[in-house]
Amino acid sequence: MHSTRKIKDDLIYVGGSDRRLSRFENLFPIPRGVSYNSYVLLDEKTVLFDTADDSIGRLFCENVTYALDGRALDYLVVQHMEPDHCSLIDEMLRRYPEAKIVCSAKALSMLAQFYGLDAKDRALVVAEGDKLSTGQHTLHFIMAPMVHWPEVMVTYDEQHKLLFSADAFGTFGALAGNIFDDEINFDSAWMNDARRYYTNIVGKYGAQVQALLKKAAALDIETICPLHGPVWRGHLALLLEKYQLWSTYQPEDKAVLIAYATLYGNTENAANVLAGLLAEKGVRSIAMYDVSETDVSELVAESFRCSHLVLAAPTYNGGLYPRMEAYLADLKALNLQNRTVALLENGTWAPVSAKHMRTVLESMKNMTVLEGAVALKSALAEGQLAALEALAEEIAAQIQ
Ligand SMILES: Cc1cc2nc3c(=O)[nH]c(=O)nc-3n(C[C@H](O)[C@H](O)[C@H](O)COP(=O)(O)O)c2cc1C
Repeated sequence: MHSTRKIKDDLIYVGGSDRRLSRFENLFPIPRGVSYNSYVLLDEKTVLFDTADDSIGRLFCENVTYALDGRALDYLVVQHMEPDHCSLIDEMLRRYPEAKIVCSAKALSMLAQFYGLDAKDRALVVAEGDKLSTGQHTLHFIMAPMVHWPEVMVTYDEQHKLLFSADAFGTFGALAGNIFDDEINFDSAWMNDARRYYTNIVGKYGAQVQALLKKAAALDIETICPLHGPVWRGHLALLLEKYQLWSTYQPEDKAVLIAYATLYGNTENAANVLAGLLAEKGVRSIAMYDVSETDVSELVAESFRCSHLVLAAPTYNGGLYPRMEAYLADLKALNLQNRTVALLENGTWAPVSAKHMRTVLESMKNMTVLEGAVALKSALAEGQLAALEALAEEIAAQIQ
């Protein structure tokens, strides 16, 4: 049975959610599931904006059939060629033989690569600034290369003042009936997933997101329809403010993230002592994670949120503890910038973990790595409390 919702009188949500998939891109845990959003516009011409993932194929097809209510499909706008939005394109082309695909030139070649579909004869290839009238509506196509992939474009509907934003402004998390941001408590229930989605999926491409935000600023936008997560119409300012911070790599909170690795608990103990000292000095926003216990996507998201990072790790086989190494590699790959970082190392015979962490951090942009590192020899010694105290003092002074 179909399950759709009206976005506007002539615009229908035809997507659906998957709560079975454990990892998005087979990488990022999604305990709250994920939605694959898709939209049907019923104008003089009918338009489907992107398809969905195979996993919701049956529901999606029923939804499109219901939304079209016996009409043919005239246009299928393909904004992003990632398979979670495209795996039902060939099904749509079979069901609606008259439908034309509207996409960028790059998307057309990806369609052939992924699905062996030669859609040249039924494609309307669009470029920056091209428009398409569907009757009452005029659609503007805006290229958004590398706002996830190179072929990405977004579509502005002039009449509804609505942006179909592809993966931009998307969020992990399944939808449960309430699909609008003003029907849910986004800040408390969804923000962490929004941040984790952005930082891990698009985090690397801050400059490209900035370019899209500049183009979007020139448009009068009242509603944003992304390909994942809630439809935005109530809290656009909140979302745009977050996107501005995330895409310029500015921290959201004056806060300390302590990420530690540990085998036997001694580095963890030092991290706990430091957290206590920070708290005594009045730092209230402290988040602490064991890098072996916390998924790296959470660590990345928290690193984008916090202004100060404390990285604490044992030496391992003459190098850095592997989970810490992987987390740091992700921060570098995702282009994190503008953070102050303190280091704490541990080692029983030849500690070198601080040196390794410093090397990675110094190869990143605009990272301030505090001088020196608290260096444990197996466990925190009484005489090292003063060094931890001084570190807590320095961080607290910067935060307050
Ligand atoms: C497989 C393995 C390799 C290690 N390699 C080194 C090393 O190269 N240099 C060193 O000083 N300590 C090395 N260590 C020791 C740990 O870094 C050290 O015991 C540290 O104190 C552990 O801190 P923790 O109590 O927080 O786990 C190694 C330990 C293990 C298990």
